[in-house]
Amino acid sequence: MDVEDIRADLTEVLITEEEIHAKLAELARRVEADYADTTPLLVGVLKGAVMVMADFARELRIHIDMDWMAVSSYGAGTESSGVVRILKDLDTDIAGRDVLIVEDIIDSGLTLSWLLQNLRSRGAKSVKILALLRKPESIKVDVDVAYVGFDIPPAFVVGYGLDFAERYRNLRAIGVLAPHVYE
Ligand SMILES: O=P(O)(O)OC[C@H]1O[C@H](OP(=O)(O)OP(=O)(O)O)[C@H](O)[C@@H]1O
Ligand code: HPA
Ligand SMILES: [Mg+2]
Repeated sequence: MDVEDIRADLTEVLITEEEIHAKLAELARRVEADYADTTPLLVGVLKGAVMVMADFARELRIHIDMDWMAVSSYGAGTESSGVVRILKDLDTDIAGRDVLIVEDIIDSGLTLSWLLQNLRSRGAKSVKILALLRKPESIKVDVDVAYVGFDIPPAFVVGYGLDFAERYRNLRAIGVLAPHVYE
């Protein structure tokens, strides 16, 4: 039987697996230096950030703690409402902790802007953001992102954790989905 290769659904690969890993290594060196005197708590935002978290955490040569949150801001629509609900909260008390939020993408910025406020209000010592991707032309609210992997155009992208209707998260590279897939 012929196996259907889901990579054929991309019109373009924007960022290869090798480029992702090189960038994560580069960011890891900066994070190691910035957190040399503390044990940061990395907070991965489910589900999109699973791949970034898994690979970035393994690049780090310092002690870290890891926790996860799941939030929803898109509801039934395709545009972020800005009203964020917590679907799974942290297991960790973050009062006095140095928190590093790990995200796959900052698109409108609404999810991260809300999350930043929420985690700061719990008395964390510091809260910073690492995002693999950012779409500068789509940003609606300014969010201070300490560590950015790549600035990309405002196209809908999938792969490496990013989904379209829950699919394509398992692609190794990040690419643009062919219009025939969703039209
Ligand atoms: O900057 P924004 O416009 O708020 O968009 C970015 C957020 O949207 C995606 O998550 P989504 O809510 O689709 O959930 P998922 O991670 O489970 O795919 C992505 O993983 C970010 O968390
Ligand atoms: O471009 C995107 N792709 C997948 N999920 C997303 N969530 C926000 N932006 C995107
Ligand atoms: Mg998504």
